[in-house]
Amino acid sequence: MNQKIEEKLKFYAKEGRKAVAWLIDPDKTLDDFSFLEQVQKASALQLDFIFLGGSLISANGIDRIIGLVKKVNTEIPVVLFPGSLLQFSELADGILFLSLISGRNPELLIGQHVMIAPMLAKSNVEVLPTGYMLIDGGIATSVNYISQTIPIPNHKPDIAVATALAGKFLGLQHFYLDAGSGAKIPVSKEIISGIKDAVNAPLLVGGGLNELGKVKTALHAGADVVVIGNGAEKNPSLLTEVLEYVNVLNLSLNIN
Ligand SMILES: CC(C)=CCC/C(C)=C/CC/C(C)=C/CC/C(C)=C/COP(=O)(O)OP(=O)(O)O
Ligand SMILES: O=P(O)(O)OC[C@@H](O)CO
Ligand SMILES: [Mg+2]
Repeated sequence: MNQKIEEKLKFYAKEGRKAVAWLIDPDKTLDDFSFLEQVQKASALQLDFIFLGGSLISANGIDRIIGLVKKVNTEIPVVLFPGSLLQFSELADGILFLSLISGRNPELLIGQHVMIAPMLAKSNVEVLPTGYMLIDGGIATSVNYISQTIPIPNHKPDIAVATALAGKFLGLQHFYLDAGSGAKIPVSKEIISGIKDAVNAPLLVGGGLNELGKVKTALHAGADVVVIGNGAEKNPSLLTEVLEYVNVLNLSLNIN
């Protein structure tokens, strides 16, 4: 089984190297030329991952976007971050096989997974078993509504840690803490550090990271990968700023 992305994530978590994922919403890309320019710029600044997905996408343009990315860069892994099993593509390098462990919606805990497992078994797409935890970001988000689940309160690290530990004991290998796209308040540093200490596994953090200061807080609290979506859509220079900051940080740790 293909394990390149998992190895990379485990190496980052072990060495303390920080990584950046750019979340692209397939419904919201620019014209092809500007998009490719953005990809090239980000890859020159050592972008680590491209994530692709959304809570709800109106046209499945995923294959097309992966094709475009691969035309200019075959190094950056393209990882599916699916809102549902409809968002699958054989062309992706990996898939976050998300189980929404903060919620109690069986379809998103195990249901959709059963439906797509045979197809994944036949593909070359690397499967990344991921405990997906929705944390209250101070505003109702698309993921809240679409998943029909209640997020974990952002000021209750004990509940978040217990949830992540349960995921770890079930064998999940990665954890994604999400305040939801466009969150007003990102995942608290207490939740990030509490979970990092408890599970000792690669930690992805996203939702509302729309300023460098918020990204720094998440990284210093223990995030291994920060995910930037809306922030980059609204202000493309944010991605550049974050990548430059992370490069310097990794250099200072001598682990670039
Ligand atoms: C295992 C497979 C293949 C499917 C199930 C996947 C699960 C459990 C999904 C959890 C619930 C869910 C709807 C997640 C969506 C996460 C996501 C890609 C969010 C991106 O942001 P949007 O919520 O689309 O933000 P905007 O509203 O800003 O576009
Ligand atoms: O769009 P933003 O707020 O950056 O959030 C990214 C991602 O974590 C949402 O699921
Ligand atoms: Mg979206």
